[in-house]
Amino acid sequence: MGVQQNYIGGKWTDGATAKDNVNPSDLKDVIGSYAQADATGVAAAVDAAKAAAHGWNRSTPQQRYDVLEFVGNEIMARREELGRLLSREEGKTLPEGIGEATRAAQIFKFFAGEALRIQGEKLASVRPGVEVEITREPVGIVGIITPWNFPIAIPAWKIAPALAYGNCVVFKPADLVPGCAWALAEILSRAGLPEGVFNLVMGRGSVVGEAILNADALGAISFTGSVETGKHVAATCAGRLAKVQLEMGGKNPFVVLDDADLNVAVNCAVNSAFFSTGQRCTASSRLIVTEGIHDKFVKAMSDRIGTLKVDDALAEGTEIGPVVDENQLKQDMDYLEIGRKEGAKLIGGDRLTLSKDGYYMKPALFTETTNDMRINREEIFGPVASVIRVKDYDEALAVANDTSFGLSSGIATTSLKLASDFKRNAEAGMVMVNLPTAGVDYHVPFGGRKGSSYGPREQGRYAAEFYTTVKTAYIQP
Ligand SMILES: NC(=O)C1=CN([C@@H]2O[C@H](COP(=O)(O)OP(=O)(O)OC[C@H]3O[C@@H](n4cnc5c(N)ncnc54)[C@H](OP(=O)(O)O)[C@@H]3O)[C@@H](O)[C@H]2O)C=CC1
Ligand SMILES: O=C(O)CCC(=O)C(=O)O
Repeated sequence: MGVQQNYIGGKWTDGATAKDNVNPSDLKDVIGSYAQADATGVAAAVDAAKAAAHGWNRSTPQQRYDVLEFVGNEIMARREELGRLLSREEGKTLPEGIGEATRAAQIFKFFAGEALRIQGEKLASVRPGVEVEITREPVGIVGIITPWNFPIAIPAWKIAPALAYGNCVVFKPADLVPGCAWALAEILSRAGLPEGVFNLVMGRGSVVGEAILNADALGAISFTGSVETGKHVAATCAGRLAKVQLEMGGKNPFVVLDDADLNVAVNCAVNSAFFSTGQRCTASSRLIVTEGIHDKFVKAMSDRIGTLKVDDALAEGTEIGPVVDENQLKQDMDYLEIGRKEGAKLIGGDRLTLSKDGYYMKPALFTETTNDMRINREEIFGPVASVIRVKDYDEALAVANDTSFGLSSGIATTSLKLASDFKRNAEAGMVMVNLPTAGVDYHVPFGGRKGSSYGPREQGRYAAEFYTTVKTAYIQP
């Protein structure tokens, strides 16, 4: 297999250089070599999108439906193959990889339907005889910058609405996971889009990402990733008055009350904290537990950690795959050290040496922690969670909200009254009752508050807010 190229203006195009994509479960396994664009490649993609924008802005709902339905159907038919590629390059387990590919297919099919349902409003004017019409038009050309932890679902939930609402796209995937992005681009290249409507430019954030942020023709930028980069994206976009949508980190609380069903609480906590190797912005990293159930919960969590199977993402029975790369593994290990120095007790967290050389670690649970510790304030983004002991529900809610983030918030309880109170008062974009904080539906809004999100919501029909601009027309017939 040669170098997998970028897709610019309807043509497969060499990058300035190329880079190998390595399997984090097995460092000897090179998945492929992928083009790395430079600023010239981004400029070519922007020019191609500019040339295509007028035509695609005026495409019919049927044309958009046909493209998105084609992509959704093909991903669905190939979900096992694409899920395998995803798990091989990112490290989540094969069932998780196939699940994510399926979700990407469902997202494309959902937005195929949305293309047929773009709405406007017609109102009577306050002036006699005048009519007022409110319509939604495409923003124009959208720059899409995605992270490595959801290599096909996050690109899907940005690219599908962008196209459904009539925009052209310049897409930069995370440098660690070009395989799924390339496979998605290859499907899009056969979906019936006019050339230049969709463009793939793989390469580094510092080069390709920067060029996208600074391209005046891109009227909107949708970004998911770290808070630090997100702030830089927002500041750069503000400088040239481009629309911006950011999804960033979380320090999501999962509250366990005395009246909770212990099995439900432990299953939710293990899923949210450790599945997908904890590399989800919706992961529960703070387990806030009331006194009466604290010791039973810690014992049950500790027992479960002991049985979780950490192994090659593609091996049957693996429950936790590797960490995505060496930098992320170092970050996880550094935080384990920080937690120990802060006085927390650690269960698990060992670096594992398995038969294949990969970035493996045992899930880690800190106990005897307080909410002011760095491990409870900063996003770690690995299979690491802390237990924070609290006296009662009121303290649990206060601790849950005492964070600079506000993405997802969960509670395990059998009390309808307390569940309802938590649903109302949790300072988060998403609230889960007796469910994990991670793992969301594909047809409803996704996003948070405070330092987690900025700009209009993603997903569901709320995505129209970001990918369209409103026009008010006054008509005197
Ligand atoms: N909320 C979430 O879902 C995610 C959060 N994170 C958090 O971020 C930490 C670091 O992960 P990392 O992958 O480095 O996250 P980044 O925020 O750096 O990366 C996210 C995306 O932004 C790109 N990017 C990086 N720098 C720039 C720039 N200057 N201009 C434009 N685009 C840029 C990246 O490119 P490139 O791939 O080349 O770096 C990638 O495509 C993690 O440990 C975790 O805490 C990470 C991933 C997802
Ligand atoms: O939990 C989910 O389903 C989505 C998580 C996510 O989007 C993320 O981690 O970036």
